[in-house]
Amino acid sequence: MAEPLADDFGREVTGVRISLTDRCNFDCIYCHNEGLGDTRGPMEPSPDEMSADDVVRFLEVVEGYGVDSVKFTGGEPMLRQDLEEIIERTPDSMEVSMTTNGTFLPGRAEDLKAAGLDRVNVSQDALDPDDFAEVTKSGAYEQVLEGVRAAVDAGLDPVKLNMVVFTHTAGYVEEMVDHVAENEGLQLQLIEYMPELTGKPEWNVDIGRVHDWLAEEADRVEHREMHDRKRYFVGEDASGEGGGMVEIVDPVENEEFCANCGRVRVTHEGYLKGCLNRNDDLRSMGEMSREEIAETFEAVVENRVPYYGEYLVENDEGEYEFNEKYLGTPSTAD
Ligand SMILES: Nc1nc2c(ncn2[C@@H]2O[C@H](COP(=O)(O)OP(=O)(O)OP(=O)(O)O)[C@@H](O)[C@H]2O)c(=O)[nH]1
Ligand SMILES: C[S@@+](CC[C@H](N)C(=O)[O-])C[C@H]1O[C@@H](n2cnc3c(N)ncnc32)[C@H](O)[C@@H]1O
Ligand code: SF4
Ligand code: SF4
Repeated sequence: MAEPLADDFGREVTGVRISLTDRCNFDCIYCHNEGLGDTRGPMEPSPDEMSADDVVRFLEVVEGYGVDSVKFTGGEPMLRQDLEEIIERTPDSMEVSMTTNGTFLPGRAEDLKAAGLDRVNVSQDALDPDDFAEVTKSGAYEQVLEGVRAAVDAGLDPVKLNMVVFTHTAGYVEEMVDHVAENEGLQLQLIEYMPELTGKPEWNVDIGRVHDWLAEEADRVEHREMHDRKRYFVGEDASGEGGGMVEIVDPVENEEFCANCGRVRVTHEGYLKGCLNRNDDLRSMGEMSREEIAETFEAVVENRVPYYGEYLVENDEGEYEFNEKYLGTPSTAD
């Protein structure tokens, strides 16, 4: 396996996150859409989306740069009817995961597993259909629960439930923690609400309080290398068996998180992006020949910088402001 490329901050790029589409059948009120803009709009496939051939060629090229994991996301990645084909053709050396709203998993989870999908993250923000509908603007609550079951049954485990913690959902944290502790095959990711791309800072919930509460509840705590995320193990029996794992994803104003960020993003239109929160570092891969992909990937890695602590720096008042060095960085997105 090739040595991964490292950026100027010593961060090795070992993973890629590919947005297969920016379309979605939900309209979650908090959605950052991986920095791609609004998900609303026509549901039909758009000619701007990378073809299966493009996605596979990209993965084959970055495999040669030591990338060993790929996450398929969106928009809603399961709106792509060629998803199974893409996964089937993904290089065998890569761990393959997907983040989905879960609605299309019933009836498709087994095919995805057979195609080579290793595991899945399913967004589920509440344990009540009305609150779920208020957040997602969708009535598909039962379908999502069924999707989670289908994923567990198909062996796409661990199935991580993604819950965005903000004012509308904070009341469900405890119940969701119990839910994963009691149900085998499930884990929980509590995602700090990120206002950077979506505004509404008034929806923020102090994630430090969730850490404190979990530290009290947990039998043990681990650190994950990626993003330096904390993992809390709850509800284990005396021999350390059973129970559930809860991971906190807390990127907001978190320099440690950014210092341990080793993933490059790919937009549905075939642009590379060094950071979720930036839209001024997009680079087109053009016609997506192997040479163009390789050159663009090398350039993106070379230019990526931690968002908090470098692209944004703390001023004397303790507030983050743009580092002048990066203002006016030319984008090749046009
Ligand atoms: N700012 C920032 N947020 C991230 C990053 N990675 C994940 N997140 C947040 O966490 C959400 C859920 O991430 P997922 O797509 O489920 O994947 P993941 O948790 O990063 O990856 P796995 O745990 O390996 O499955 C993202 O949509 C973001 O809101 C990151 O690198 N930077
Ligand atoms: C953009 S969605 C794409 C994949 C799929 N449609 C889904 O919802 O799982 C990926 C993840 O981003 C999370 N997310 C979206 N907007 C967010 C925000 N403003 N803050 C934190 N997480 C957010 C969602 O909850 C979801 O788990
Ligand atoms: S399901 Fe995912 S992509 Fe769709 S609106 Fe919700 S968070 Fe955004
Ligand atoms: S550098 Fe960007 S993508 Fe990476 S963790 Fe920080 S905000 Fe997220």
